[in-house]
Amino acid sequence: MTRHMDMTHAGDHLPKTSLVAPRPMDLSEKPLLQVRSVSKYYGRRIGCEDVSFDLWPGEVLAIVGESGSGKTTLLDCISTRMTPTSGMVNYRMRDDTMREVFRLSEAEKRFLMRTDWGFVHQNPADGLRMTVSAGANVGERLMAIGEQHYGDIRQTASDWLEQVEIAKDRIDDQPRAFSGGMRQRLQIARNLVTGPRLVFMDEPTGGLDVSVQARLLDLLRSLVAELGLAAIVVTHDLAVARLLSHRMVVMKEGRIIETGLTDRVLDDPQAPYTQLLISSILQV
Ligand SMILES: Nc1ncnc2c1ncn2[C@@H]1O[C@H](COP(=O)(O)OP(=O)(O)OP(=O)(O)O)[C@@H](O)[C@H]1O
Repeated sequence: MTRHMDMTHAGDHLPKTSLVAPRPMDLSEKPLLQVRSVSKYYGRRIGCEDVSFDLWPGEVLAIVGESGSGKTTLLDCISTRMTPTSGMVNYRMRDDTMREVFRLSEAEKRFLMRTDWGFVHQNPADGLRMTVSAGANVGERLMAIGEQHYGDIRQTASDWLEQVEIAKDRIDDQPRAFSGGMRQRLQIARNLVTGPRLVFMDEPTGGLDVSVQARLLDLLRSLVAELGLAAIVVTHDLAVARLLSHRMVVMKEGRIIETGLTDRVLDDPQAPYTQLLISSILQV
């Protein structure tokens, strides 16, 4: 994914103001995720360095920055797809205990991956099985957590296809017969069917036509709000950050150089680098 920051322009089809109002933060609530001093080095090259932040239940955090700034490395480290060189990631499990994710047993990690976490890849083919039906792609996640009744699984899969605006009569079609936008919506359904509390998204609208991006963003925004999902969204597109996220982290050369409520960062950037990034990309 080497791409420069651009504003070509999912947001052009949508209002220019943030539609996800910053959630009134309940300070008595406990963080869902704590990232502490996470660093990843590829040999002597910095992937990300000394990154720390908290994520709250129901909060959407965007990680932005130019190509090579370390966004994907950080996302992969937090989601355990990659092991950081140093640092700690703690997650609040469903039983309310805070656990260090790299110390979980394989079974616990699998449980997280299959139920409580979702991962939406930029390329739907990385998150779908392209040669099984759309219904099976969704149903499979249910079977993985013990659902056995075929009729129930098919019904739930069908309901989810409807939720992501895929016609029910496409349930037996394989995703390779779907358009890019449909595939991405199917990937979202597959991730959300188990009721996760945290979804990682890596450039979820990247590689799609502008009008398709706008529709997908709209869908993502309403699903995240309706389901009260927490999400970490990596994007090079500030319009996506504006539309989806409550809070933003700006990265440069592997480090966080600015963080704050999305509207504040975009409307009143403090760090000179963020100012440059926003002014060079123009109006968000
Ligand atoms: N597998 C790897 N081996 C060596 N260096 C890597 C590897 N993956 C990433 N890097 C380096 O780590 C740094 C951060 O890369 P990363 O892909 O995380 O950035 P990014 O912000 O996600 O970029 P993009 O938007 O282009 O995907 C870059 O200098 C990159 O060259």
